[in-house]
Formats: sequence, structure tokens, C-alpha cells
Amino acid sequence: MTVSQTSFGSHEPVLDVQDLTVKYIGDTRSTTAVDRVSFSIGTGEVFGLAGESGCGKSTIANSIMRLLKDPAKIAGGSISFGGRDVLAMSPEELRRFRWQDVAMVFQSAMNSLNPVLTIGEQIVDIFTTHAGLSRRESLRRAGELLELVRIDSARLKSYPHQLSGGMRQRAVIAMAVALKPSLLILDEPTTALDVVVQQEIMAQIKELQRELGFSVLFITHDMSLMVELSHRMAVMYGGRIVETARAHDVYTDPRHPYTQALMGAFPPLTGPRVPLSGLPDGVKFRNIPDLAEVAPGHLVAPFGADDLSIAHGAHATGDEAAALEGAIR
Ligand SMILES: Nc1ncnc2c1ncn2[C@@H]1O[C@H](COP(=O)(O)OP(=O)(O)OP(=O)(O)O)[C@@H](O)[C@H]1O
Repeated sequence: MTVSQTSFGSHEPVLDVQDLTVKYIGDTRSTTAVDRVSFSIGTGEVFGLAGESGCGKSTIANSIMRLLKDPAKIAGGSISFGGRDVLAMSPEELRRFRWQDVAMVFQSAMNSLNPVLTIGEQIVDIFTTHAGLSRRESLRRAGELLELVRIDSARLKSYPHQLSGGMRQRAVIAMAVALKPSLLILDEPTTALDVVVQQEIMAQIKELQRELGFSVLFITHDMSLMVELSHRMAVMYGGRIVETARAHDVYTDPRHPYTQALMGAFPPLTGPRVPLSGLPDGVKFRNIPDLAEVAPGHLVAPFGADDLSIAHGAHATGDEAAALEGAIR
């Protein structure tokens, strides 16, 4: 297995998130689930968002898709897609944005397929509804799409329960890329699958990404998968980004103490087996904070405000440094 560190075509940001703050408003108190988070994703870039359960990753993804529901409220910041203000989009703009510009594969997406419709009917529906294609043309495209994720097009006639979990998840990924979005958001896309199928799906995503050239926001708590797939990544802790860097640099030289602890909890991608340290059971990182318990204005991480966020700009040179600086901020 090799650590992925390919360069990507252009540094032009597809997605630019600046100072995003999201709160869940309760009757008596509110939770700041995402706290002044900034990052941007370049054309064809795979950007990872890592961090343990509850640190705010899905809230960021749902903010980008404008899928947040009460009691969640965007309390500040901006989200820009190809220069357009996502937070100001009308319902009609959002409808197009969601399928044609950005698509998302959720954690349990394979279970979200409609059980009473065949896979073919569900894919055809995307083409007829969102691209205005004829049924005949949609069916042809649906077959091609399944073949793209290495599922025999004869499976168009299958119902979801007739496919394995891995096949269902690949079908969902195929549906997500049906309209060739510029950005694919993958929120723990393989969590429910066994390790072998997980590897197959990740390889499939990598291949699709190279072939179709879309950008990816890849969300996972699994640092090994993240480093393997991502060009750059951000590590989150308690609603904040604590470190942003090229994925390879995070792998070889994690700077932030929390990132170091997180990296130590996962097996290395290459080389001899080493004992895993796990997250220290001492004062630091003993528990991921319950963000609902954090008083407003208090730091959730056990470090000072100044060292909360670390960027690896110093690692990069030339164009990369400029791009990183622009992206990290
Ligand atoms: N509906 C809700 N109401 C109140 N608070 C919520 C709600 N959903 C999430 N939160 C809070 O927001 C924080 C971030 O949740 P989020 O689901 O974004 O984290 P995550 O990193 O994606 O975790 P996971 O991987 O488990 O989905 C949680 O710690 C929780 O305190």
C-alpha cells in the first residue's frame, strides 16, 4: 500500500469555507458544534476531515449541503462554491446545486435506497428528474454508470435487498456521481462495511476520482484511510480545526499533540507492526468533550488558544506554500 500524495490539477478553490460557526440551539443552552472553521478545496483535490465522533464533521457536511435542520443554526461565516454564496441560494438554485454541483454519500447511504424500486428505476429517476433525459437514454446511462463501479448492468433489474452491502454502497456512489458533480462529499462512506469491502470501495472511489476529476471532501475518523485517499487534510477536535496540512505531512510529521495522539491510535500504512498507543488515558484527550457541556467562550482543547490551530505551511515550497496558505488561513 502506498501513501497517496499525488498533486492535483489546479489550486482554484471549488469550495471555500470561512469561519463557519454552527450552533444547536437548545431551550436552556446552545452547543457550538462547529467553531470558526475555515478550509478550501481545490479543483480535483481530495480534502480529508478527520476527528473522532462528535467533533462536528457531519455538521460541516450538512452545512455545505444546506441540509441542517432545527435546532441547528449557522451562526457565522461563509460557504462559497465556485464563487457562489451557498448560504444565499434560493430553493431552486439549491435543487440544482445538490445534484449537479455537489453530491453527498452519507454514512448509511446503502440503507437509504428505496427497497421497493429496482436499482435501475432509482438511477433512471435521477437522469429523468434532474437532467431531463428521456427514459430510454436514462436507462442506457444507468447501465453505463453501474459498469463504471464494476456492477454488471444486468443488476439494473435487481432490488436493493438482492445486492450485497458493498454492491449497494457502490450503487449509491454511482448515483452520487451520475450528474458529474464537481464536488463529492463522502461522510464515513465505508463505516458499515467489513475491512476487505472497505478497501475495495476506497480503491473504487480513487479510480472514479481520477477518471472523472471531481473534488472530494472525505470525512472519516479512520486516519489510515484518510491519509491514503487525501491530498490535504484537516484534523478536528471539539468543533475546531486544530491542524491542516498535506496528508503525507500529517502522516510523517503530525504537529499538533492531538493529531499525534490520533495518529498513534491507528496502525501504520507501511513498514513493520508497531504497538498502538491509543488516545492517552491521562489528562489530555481522556474524553472527547461533549460539546453541549462546553461553556460559551471556553476552549475545549487542553491547549492554549495560540497553539490550538497548527498549519504546515513551512513544509511546502513555492506554489504549494502559496496554495496552502490561501487554503489554510
Ligand atoms: N440534533 C442535535 N441537537 C443537539 N446537538 C447536536 C445535534 N446533532 C449534533 N449535535 C452536537 O454537535 C456535535 C457535533 O456532531 P456531529 O454529528 O457533527 O459530529 P461528527 O464528528 O460528525 O460525529 P459522528 O462521526 O459521530 O457523526 C455533537 O457533539 C453534538 O453535541
